[in-house]
Amino acid sequence: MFRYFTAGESHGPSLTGIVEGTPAGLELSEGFIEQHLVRRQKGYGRGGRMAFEKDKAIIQSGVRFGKTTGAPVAFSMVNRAFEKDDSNWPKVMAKEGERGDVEKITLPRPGHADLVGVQKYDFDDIRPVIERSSARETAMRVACCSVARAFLKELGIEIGGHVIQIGSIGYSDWDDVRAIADPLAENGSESIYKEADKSDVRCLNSDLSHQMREEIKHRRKEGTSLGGIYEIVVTGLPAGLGSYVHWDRKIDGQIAQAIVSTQAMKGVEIGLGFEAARSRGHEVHDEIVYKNHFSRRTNRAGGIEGGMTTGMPVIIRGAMKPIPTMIKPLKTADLETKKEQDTRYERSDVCALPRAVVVAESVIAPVLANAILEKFGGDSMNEIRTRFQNRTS
Ligand SMILES: Cc1cc2nc3c(=O)[nH]c(=O)nc-3n(C[C@H](O)[C@H](O)[C@H](O)COP(=O)(O)O)c2cc1C
Ligand SMILES: C=C(O[C@@H]1CC(C(=O)O)=C[C@@H](OP(=O)(O)O)[C@H]1O)C(=O)O
Repeated sequence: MFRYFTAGESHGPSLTGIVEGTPAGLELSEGFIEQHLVRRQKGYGRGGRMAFEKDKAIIQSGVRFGKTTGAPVAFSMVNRAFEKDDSNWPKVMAKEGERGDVEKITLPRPGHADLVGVQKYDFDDIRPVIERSSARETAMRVACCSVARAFLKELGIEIGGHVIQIGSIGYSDWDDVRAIADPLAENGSESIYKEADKSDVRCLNSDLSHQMREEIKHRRKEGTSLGGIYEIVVTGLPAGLGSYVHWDRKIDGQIAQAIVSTQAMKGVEIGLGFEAARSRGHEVHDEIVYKNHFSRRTNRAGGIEGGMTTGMPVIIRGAMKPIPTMIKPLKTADLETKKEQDTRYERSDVCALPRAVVVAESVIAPVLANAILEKFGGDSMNEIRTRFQNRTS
């Protein structure tokens, strides 16, 4: 089973990751991981930090001659922010010594982890909360999850994603989404979800529309921030991953946990999702057909029924709230003086949807990889590949 841990502060010297449970014989290169790290750094709406970080995960263990050995894979990744020539971070983040003149942060930002973080850990300074709650951690999460992603790829399972809404700009009504989730819909806009056409999944990684960019530009000028919705599609999955027999084995539950454990994610939908709740049964349930094998006429369930994959593409949507750090202040109360004050701003993403897509694609990879390992088992890729290829469903 893939398990992973991340450590490191946003403005500390580096991030660390350990992935345990990787089968032996999986091809893994720093280059493969870097592709996803580079994608995570891009996207309209990003803040100043992403322009100078050059994320690269260095493999420290568990890989020999380009293949995993079955031992834990360890990664390190530097924070360029710490190293910059004019950086004050070595002093601010010092592991030892006196605080000296290092300023405390005492203005909690509404919407971030700041206030509850200091209350929970009994700090008089928000700095340690900022450092670890920051989505900087998702850089290492993407690196760790890329190991599971490489595993899935080797079995022909592809994950792709795209932004479908920025603030209120996107699909104007949910009928569009229903059409897209339905591979046999009559309006012809649904072909990107046809199973087994891998090039279609790649085309999901399109950039934001012109209107979405304009919206971000406009809201940036206003000094506010934006959230939105993205959609992730997984193709090539066999039927029967996960199980209906026990709550913690249901794969939809595990996927939801992976998504909502990511910073700023406030909702998950599978298939029609919330729209299913507003529709009649005949508009929701996928009719079953038999043509050489059992399948469904439509995929409104988003590839999951009864906590198990159906063998159709898995379709997941995630809702991200607007970024909490904003140029135009909100009211807050100072931790020391208890007086009302405006929040302070230094630097921030305005909208991180394009970057969040890559994080979401990544965090679901270990969930799916583990479901495959549970069903087909094995210690080496040869063993797993043979069992996977000889499957009956
Ligand atoms: C890719 C990504 C980038 C983010 N960038 C920022 C940012 O620049 N500034 C900020 O205040 N929050 C940012 N966030 C959101 C905060 O990390 C998040 O709101 C905070 O940790 C509180 O957690 P919660 O929103 O899940 O309650 C980002 C989140 C993600 C996924
Ligand atoms: C560093 C990353 O994202 C950071 C996430 C983040 C937050 O509060 O979540 C705040 C910002 O950090 P800073 O204040 O140093 O600019 C983002 O840049 C990253 O994604 O690699």
